[in-house]
Order: sequence, then structure tokens, then C-alpha cells
Amino acid sequence: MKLALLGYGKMGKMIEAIALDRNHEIVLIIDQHNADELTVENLRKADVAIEFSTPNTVLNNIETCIKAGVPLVVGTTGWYGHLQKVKDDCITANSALMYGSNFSVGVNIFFKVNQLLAKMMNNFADQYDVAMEEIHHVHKLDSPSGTAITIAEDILGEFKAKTEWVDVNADAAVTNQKPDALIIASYREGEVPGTHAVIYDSDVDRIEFKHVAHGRQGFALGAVLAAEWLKGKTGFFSVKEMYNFNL
Ligand SMILES: NC(=O)C1=CN([C@@H]2O[C@H](COP(=O)(O)OP(=O)(O)OC[C@H]3O[C@@H](n4cnc5c(N)ncnc54)[C@H](O)[C@@H]3O)[C@@H](O)[C@H]2O)C=CC1
Ligand SMILES: O=C(O)C1=N[C@H](C(=O)O)C[C@H](O)C1
Repeated sequence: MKLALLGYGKMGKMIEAIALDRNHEIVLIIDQHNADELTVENLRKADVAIEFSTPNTVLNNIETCIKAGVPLVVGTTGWYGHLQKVKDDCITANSALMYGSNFSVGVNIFFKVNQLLAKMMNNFADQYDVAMEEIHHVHKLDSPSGTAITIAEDILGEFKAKTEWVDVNADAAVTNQKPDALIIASYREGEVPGTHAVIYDSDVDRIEFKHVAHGRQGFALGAVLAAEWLKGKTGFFSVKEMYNFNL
């Protein structure tokens, strides 16, 4: 398959290596130094584009891919406030897009179990409070992480004692928070690839559920698998539809 890479940083480079290993061809690479080369004409050389750039550049890249009618996998986080408009634009143009805050199989298993756990814990909401932590490298531009937002929204869908999530910089004192707010404590430390934890705490015990990425390989392989899955399809998809775990 012919791939375009939009964003050629830590993720773009790892995706390139995995894509070549799976016998794909890279026909276009765009980063901040040649962003003006992202044209409809250039994009149409690719079967699928994979976007891992920045929260400030992702929307323009998405719109150009939709205009070109080139299926797009979006891994960039920090833009989900615009999700509905992007979905409408994609469907109106009969294009194809898959987005995901996290493409690794491990985190997608975590997403599923997190939902089941939240549903179970909802029966014990009088005894347990729930909170979250996420830890990432110091270069990360968005907070909380996109993965933490997905986990939080899945908890809110099941655990009725919480009605909204609130991001708390880990340096800030967690005081005067509303009891119905789900706290996400965000830490930025060294080169940590990505750690997410959900904690249920009661007077008598503590249940911790945690995912620790050892590197970026899992994210990158998932993005290439998503491109393979998306080729030839039209529509607006989430990575959860690709993994589609049935229990
Ligand atoms: N969904 C997932 O599984 C994962 C998502 N991410 C997200 O992916 C994004 C990128 O992560 P990294 O590669 O670690 O960041 P990075 O900072 O290493 O790379 C970003 C790249 O975007 C490029 N860029 C800047 N302007 C651009 C433009 N107009 N068009 C195309 N590229 C442009 C920069 O030159 C840079 O090479 C972040 O939002 C991060 O949160 C990261 C890992 C996994
Ligand atoms: O910026 C990162 O590095 C990561 N970003 C994604 C996110 O915001 O959830 C996925 C992963 O945690 C790494």
C-alpha cells in the first residue's frame, strides 16, 4: 500500500519503520519544514495517509485529506473539541477517517476492561471514589492525554456518581474539588512514553488498574494496522471499531 506520513517526529519515524517492514511504500512525508507540500495533488499519490503531527496543525491536515478524498488515520491528540465538525465534513465528502487517542492493542484492551470495571464499581459508588493519573514525557503539548480523556469519558458513561472530568496539574493541590468531578492528575516526567492509571479508593482498600507503555512500538504498529483496515472504506470510524472486542 502507498502511504503518506503527515508528521515526521517520534511517531512518524517509528510508523515509517514498521510500515516498510510490512512491505508498504512511503510516497509522501510532510513535517513543519515542508508543510506547503501538503496539496490535494500530492496526497492523491497515497492510498492512505497517517497523521501524527501537533494539536495546532492536525485540523488543517485533516481538512486537506478530506478534500482530496484520501482515507486518513489520525493519531494526533488535543483536537477532540472539533470532532463533530470533522465527522460531518468527512461524511459529507464521502471520505474516510479513523481517529484514536491510542492505537496500541494493550491500551484498547485497557479501554474495554475499564468500561466493564466502571460498570461494576457503579454498584459500589457509596464506598469507592474514583480518580485517574497519567504520566508522559516533558515534550507533550496537550494535557490531559487523549488516552486519559477516552478513559475518563468511558468511566463517566458507567459510574454515575461522576458527571465531568477535571484535569489537575500534578503540582496543584487537589482541594475543593466537587465530589462529582473525576480528577485526572497529569504528570510530565523525563521521557516516559505513556502511563495511565485508574484508582478506586475506599476506607478499607484501593483498587489500581494501570497500563504502562514500554515504548512507542505498540502505538505505531496499531496505526499501520489501522491504515490497512481503512483502505478502500468510506466513513468515520474510531479505533475501537477496528479492535471490536467481543466478550
Ligand atoms: N494515538 C496514538 O496512539 C498516539 C498519539 N500520539 C500523538 O501524536 C502526536 C505526535 O506525537 P509525536 O510524534 O510524539 O510528536 P513529535 O513532536 O515528535 O512530532 C510531531 C511532528 O509534527 C510535525 N509537524 C509540525 N507541523 C506540521 C504540519 N503542519 N504538518 C505535518 N507535520 C507537522 C513536526 O515537524 C514534528 O516532526 C501527538 O499529538 C501525540 O499526543 C502519540 C503517540 C501515540
Ligand atoms: O504524546 C504522546 O506521547 C502520547 N500521546 C497519546 C495521548 O495523548 O494519549 C497516546 C500516548 O499516551 C502517547
